[in-house]
Formats: sequence, C-alpha cells, structure tokens
Amino acid sequence: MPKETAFAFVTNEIGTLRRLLVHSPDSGIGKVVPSKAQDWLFEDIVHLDTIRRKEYDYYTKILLYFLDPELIKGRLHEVDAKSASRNFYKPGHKDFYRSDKVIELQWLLEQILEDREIKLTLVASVCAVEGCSYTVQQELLAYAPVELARIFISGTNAKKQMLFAPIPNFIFTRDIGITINNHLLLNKPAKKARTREALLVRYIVFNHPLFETLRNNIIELPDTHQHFLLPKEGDDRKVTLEGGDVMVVSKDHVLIGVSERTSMEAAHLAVHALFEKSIVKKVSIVKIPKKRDYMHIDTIFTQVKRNVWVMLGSFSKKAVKKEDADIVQRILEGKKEENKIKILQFRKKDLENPVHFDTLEDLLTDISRNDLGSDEKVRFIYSGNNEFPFDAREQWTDSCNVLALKEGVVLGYDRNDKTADAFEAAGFRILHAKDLLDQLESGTTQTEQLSDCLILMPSAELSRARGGFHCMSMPLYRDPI
Ligand SMILES: NC(=O)NCCC[C@H](N)C(=O)O
Repeated sequence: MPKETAFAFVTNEIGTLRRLLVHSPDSGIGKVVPSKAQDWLFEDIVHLDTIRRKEYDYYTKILLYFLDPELIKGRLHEVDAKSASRNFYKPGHKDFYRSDKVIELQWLLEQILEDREIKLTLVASVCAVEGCSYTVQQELLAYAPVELARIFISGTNAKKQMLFAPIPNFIFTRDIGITINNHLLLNKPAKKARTREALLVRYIVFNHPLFETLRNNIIELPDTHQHFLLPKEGDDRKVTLEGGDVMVVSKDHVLIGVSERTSMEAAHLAVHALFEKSIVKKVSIVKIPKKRDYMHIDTIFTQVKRNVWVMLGSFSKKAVKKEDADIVQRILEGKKEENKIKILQFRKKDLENPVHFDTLEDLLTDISRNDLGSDEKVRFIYSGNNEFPFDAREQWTDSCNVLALKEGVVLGYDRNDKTADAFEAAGFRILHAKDLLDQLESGTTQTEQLSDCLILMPSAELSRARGGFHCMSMPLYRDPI
C-alpha cells in the first residue's frame, strides 16, 4: 500500500482515502427535543443507542478496516462484546481506538485542552458565544481536558446539567472545512446551531501538532464591511460557507456551491483566495435552489468513479429539456428561474470570460473527460432510479451523498432501495456493511480486492439527521488519481 508523505493532501473525490476527520454521535444527540429538532437542523429526534451501536459504529469499523486495519482486524468480537461497553468507540476512554488515520475530533480537542493557555482562551470563547455566566465559566475551567471536551460538544456536565445547547451536527465533519490540495479552507456556518462547531475546529487546526505542517495554509474567509451594516439575515452579502458546498474534483479544479448555506459573497471571496494563492486553476460555481431539501451541493450529487456520478434526476438534462418544452407544466409546477441550477466556471488565466454549462451532467461530463482524462463513457446513476416519487424521497435521505473509500467503492444508506437498484443496474455489487465486516474479519474478503460496489450502511436513525457519509467525512488525505 503506498504510504502518504504529507499529513493533508486532497486533489480529488475518489482516490483511495487515507486519512479523515470524524465525530461519532455524542450524548448531545440524545438531548434533541421535538420542539428544538428543526432549530438544531435535525428532521426528527433520534434514538441514541441505535444511532451509535446499530449504525455509526459500523461506519467506524469499516473506516478502520480500510484506513487503519491494525486497530480493528481480528478484534471485532472483542470490541463489540457486551462487557466492553462500547469503550473502543468512546473518545476519552483508555480503550478508545486512537487512530491518526480515522481521526476523532473530540480526541483532538481533549489533547489541545491539556495546554493551560488554550484551555483559558477556549473556555472564554465558548462562554462568550454561548452567553454563559461567570460562574459557569469558572466551573468549566475546573474540569480536566477529557471532561471539558465532552462538555464543549455535548453541552451537558457530569451532573447532567445542560450548560448550553448540544451541537448534534458535529457528526457532519465535512461542513467544518475542506482540504484543497495542501490547504485547508475553514467554513463559516450559515446556521447558528453550527457556530460552536466552527469555533472548536478553528482551535484544533491552529493548535494541534498534527496540523503543524498545514498551519500556514489555512484559509479563513473574513466578513465584509457590508455584512456588519446589513439590516437583516439571509442577504447574500453575508459571508457563509459550509464544506458540503466545496468539492475538489481535480488538482486544478474546485466546485463551490451557492446554496441555502453558502452565500454568493463567500463563493466569490473563495474564488479570489484560491486563485491568489495559486491553489487551483479553475473554480466552478454551482448555484442551486435555496431549499432545505438541497442544503449543499453534495446533497444532489457526488462522485463514484472517474466516469460515474450519482445525482438527482430533476437537475438532469432530461428534466431541463422537459421544462423548456412545456411552459404550462413549468408554471404549474412552480419551476421558476430560481429553482434552476446555474453553472459558471471561472478560469484563473481568463477571469473575465467564465464558461457557462447548461446542465449538471454537462459539467460533470467535462470533469470526467477533461480534468480526469477518462476515455470511458460518462455514466450517471440517478437517485431513486429516476422514478417519481422515489427520486425525491431517496434524495431527501441522502441517496446522492455517497463517500468513496476508493475509486468505485462507496458507502451509502441502506434505506435508498431504488438507488441501490440503479447502482446494481450500472454494474455495481451491493454489499451490506455487516456481511462485509464478517467477510473481512474471516479473511474471505480483503479491502484491496473490492471494486465497483455500493456498501449499504444501516440508516434508519442517521438519515433523520439529514446527512449521508459524504457529509460525515472530512478527508485530509486521498491518493492522487
Ligand atoms: N454536507 C452536508 O450536506 N451535510 C449535512 C448536514 C446536515 C445537518 N443536519 C445540517 O442541516 O446542517
């Protein structure tokens, strides 16, 4: 297996994944109440034990098997034994898996909090953001790092007092920042519920020794002076950017979504930052409808192979043609201008003449052929097999949001049946996570042998949080392709 040399380096979406940031569901998720679920960006309340033991733990095991097998191989029975109380999965516990490939953010937070000065500043910052009393601030300072990291994330102390709201979306590590070549672009969350996540991660990347070599390559987008003078929220001049809207499709080309979460102002600041620092040569702006259904671009398409993409059919050529053909239907269905996708590609060498793409398939085909040099036919797998109403239903539960562990081997939710059928029809094997783990553990399958397959992960609870495995991963290192 080729070993990476840099700590962080990502030039594509599908090369073999070697290192990523994750966060497993913490107790804060079990505190989401119905009246707060929407404010906290969950679609429903979730069952904590199920989301952990029966769902996310499978993700951790699969990631470890692919990225850091020595920590898991031959140990499945032991780590999942009832007597082990899931300690293997708990940051802060002595039996925690401690991987520098599948890196848990809570574990990094514990480590930076060992430094007295960082602890003081971070406690003060969290208290300022959360409006804590002076007494709570003093209480926080008295905690040891492991406990303090847990409180910062879950919001609740050991005496079961809630000191501030949880940050249940911290499991969606994609949205906190993005590795672009050897740089790290930090996010600016659009939603208040995700503010503390950004603060914690800023402290981690600027202080943890693992990020030492990246330190001079961290990009933060500033607020513009218009922002401070704006009368109301929701104006596109507000600088907000979330990682789900940024895709590094080749070493020279980044896609940036303008969406419910990423503003036009942020997109244009990012284009300038990426060009000025000569990080990439092309940036494509993909403007999608501002809708909860499609909060980021990675909720409507992700990449599977050089020449294969999974996407939502309503943004496909056929749907666009149908719209153009039938104006009455378009008006009745409310398919107005703002419901369309718009794509403009900026090139550093000719900034004033951006290239326009009519449809998402045109852009993705261009990436497959021209950026990635694929000679094979470019293929699209559609959410819900492109059948109404399964297309919309399965997109809602993240059928388009798959994570490539290596080219052609992707993780998706088991509830998206029709999308799985479409993968199968496109020549992909369908594997269930549990069966795959059994085969890996018994040695009948090796990760290196796997190709062209969709690994189905249990998802009844996870999907209520409205993000898939692309969202639940923040790649730090992928092999170049
Ligand atoms: N990249 C993504 O699409 N992330 C999903 C984030 C889901 C989370 N509940 C949110 O609404 O922010």
